Amino acid sequence: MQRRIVLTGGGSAGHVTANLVLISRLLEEGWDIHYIGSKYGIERELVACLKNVRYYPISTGKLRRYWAWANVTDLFKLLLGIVQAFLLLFRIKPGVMFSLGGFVAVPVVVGAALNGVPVIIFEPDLHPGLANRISRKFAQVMCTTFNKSSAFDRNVDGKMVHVGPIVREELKLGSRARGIGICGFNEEKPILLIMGGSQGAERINRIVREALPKLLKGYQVVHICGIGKMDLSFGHYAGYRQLEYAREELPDLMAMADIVVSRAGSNAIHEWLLLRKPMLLIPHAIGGTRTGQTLNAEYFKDAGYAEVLYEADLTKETFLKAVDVTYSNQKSFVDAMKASKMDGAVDKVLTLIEMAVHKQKEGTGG
Ligand SMILES: CC(=O)N[C@H]1[C@@H](OP(=O)(O)OP(=O)(O)OC[C@H]2O[C@@H](n3ccc(=O)[nH]c3=O)[C@H](O)[C@@H]2O)O[C@H](CO)[C@@H](O)[C@@H]1O
Repeated sequence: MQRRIVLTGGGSAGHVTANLVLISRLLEEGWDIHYIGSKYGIERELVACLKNVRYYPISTGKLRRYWAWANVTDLFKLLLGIVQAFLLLFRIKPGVMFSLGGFVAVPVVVGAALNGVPVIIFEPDLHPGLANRISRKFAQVMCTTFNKSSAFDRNVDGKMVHVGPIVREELKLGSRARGIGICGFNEEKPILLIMGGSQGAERINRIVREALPKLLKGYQVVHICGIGKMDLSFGHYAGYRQLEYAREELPDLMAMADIVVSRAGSNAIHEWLLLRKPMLLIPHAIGGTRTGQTLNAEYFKDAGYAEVLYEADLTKETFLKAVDVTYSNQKSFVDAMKASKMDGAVDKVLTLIEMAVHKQKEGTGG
């Protein structure tokens, strides 16, 4: 009989990307795949178009750690999501459920656990997000990307299994020459790629634009600004190219870059690591406080892969200086990255999935 799995995860590309990699392997191995996501999140756009994967939208509410009136309505949306997920899982009857986190994942994880479906969760960041901290209580296993736990998160429940990063291998197929062609650049100056996370980053965009006249003296710059965040008044600068969001051209743009400036989302930084790109990381900060991205960035800095510039210190001057420091030290970053091992995560996750299904069958005498 065909093995059946339900996947979830969404809210931002970071909570979907690894699922796309996993889905292609699961399809190769003949699994029947069902995806539960939100009605309007990016996961719907990224997953609903896939052949042989059924997508089910449910109601979802945002989880906040502060008071807001929206918490009240979101609580009802969350409860409705749990009921919808419970009924869907009851009907689909998967052998296992796999979650990548994000707001939509919580009702699906709870719905699976209420149906007695084994749950495996995957944590992209060094320090688990709120959705995964809740989901972990209902899960049998939490796969981790980083090979250590954050100082706030020891493996007290014994559920953590280190698998490593799940990264899109096809990103390696990019071509520098094609990237240069797309952007209309040349080989005269080094090329800097700026990517502010899957939704762009207003603060980085602003500083880049302030620094642009000086920056362009030393570099050609391709700037992925985020949907609706391009500023066409900068269109006349030679050697500067803006994009809202990169899709099929992303591998070529990545291959073309000599160095990158990036947020410290887990998928993005592991993609730079895979491609051995010296990186200047500017971790996302909420009101100047440290976030999960700060911990990711500091881990990469300690490993010798990256330079870090904190948002609290971000000005035109510090930005220009940090770009130059990253460019001048590129050899030491590349040497450190060459020593990193990145393969095997998908195989390890698949083994855990098979083991969960097997254990469940044994437990039910199936
Ligand atoms: C603000 C916030 O909460 N961000 C979180 C979110 O980040 P975010 O959604 O930005 O996720 P990541 O940086 O991890 O991944 C972004 C993904 O989008 C892709 N991409 C990006 C831009 C583009 O134009 N085209 C494109 O394909 C990247 O190649 C990458 O695969 O999820 C990550 C994974 O849990 C977390 O580490 C981040 O902290």
